[in-house]
Amino acid sequence: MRFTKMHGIGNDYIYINCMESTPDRLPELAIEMSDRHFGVGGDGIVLICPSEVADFKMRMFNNDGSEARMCGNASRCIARYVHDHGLTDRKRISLETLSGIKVLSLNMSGDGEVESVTVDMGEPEFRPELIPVHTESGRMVEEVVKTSQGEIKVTAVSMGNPHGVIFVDRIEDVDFDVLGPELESHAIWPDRANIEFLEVISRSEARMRVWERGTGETLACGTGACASAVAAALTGRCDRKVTIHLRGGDLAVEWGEDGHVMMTGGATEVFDGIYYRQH
Ligand SMILES: N[C@H](CCC[C@H](N)C(=O)O)C(=O)O
Repeated sequence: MRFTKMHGIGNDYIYINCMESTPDRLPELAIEMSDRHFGVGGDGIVLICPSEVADFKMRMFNNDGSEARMCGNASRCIARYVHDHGLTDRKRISLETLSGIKVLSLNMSGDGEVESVTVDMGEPEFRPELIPVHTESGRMVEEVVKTSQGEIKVTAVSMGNPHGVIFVDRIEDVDFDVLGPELESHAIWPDRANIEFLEVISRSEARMRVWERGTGETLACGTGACASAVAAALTGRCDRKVTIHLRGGDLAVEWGEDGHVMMTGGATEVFDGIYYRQH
């Protein structure tokens, strides 16, 4: 099975061109291929499929085999892939996802190379029943959640997938390896959640460390950066246009006056290969 290894600022997935056919048993394939010793190695797999309602369709599986409704970094990588592999000559590409159609814009350099990709991530969702999150209030903004490390204030946002944003003074002081998995599977989340710890630097800058649902720590999370930027603006900590510094690089996020969140960042193709399925 041919595959292409790509990353969006360090959030590395295995991309499979499914324009002609799609493998079976996808959760098992995601687990097997993502293994960094017995497989290719990655945070998960991403399928590039035909669509009847958009230019292409994305399906994305975390490395625990769970399928996600949206993936920001993978959306940028798909835009680069379909351009560089000649699947389209468009510079604005529509992508069908489980959380609706997203519009990807290729930002080209002078010599015709893809320099970065801007994704219109759509509007954030705060209604608890649609995130989903269990809370008595109409919105979960800095609500106290009980954990083994004491009471933590969580802001819940969906960018097509669920996120819990926690504002911290210093990321270094967070007991990340305990709080990450504990909050990912906390009882407040019917479908688990991606957990972001955000250290605000200024009104236009913040640092983020992320524990992803179904994967654990990743070097970057596109939907998480958007959820964090929205939470920071919503709570008055940042302006609506911010740079998010992640362990794998930076993302530029703008929550526009039209309500749409625009995310811009890199997308890198690392290698192509042939995978011999183990099971
Ligand atoms: N773990 C996420 C999917 C990947 C999201 C992240 N890698 C991104 O770039 O948005 C979830 O289960 O909702």
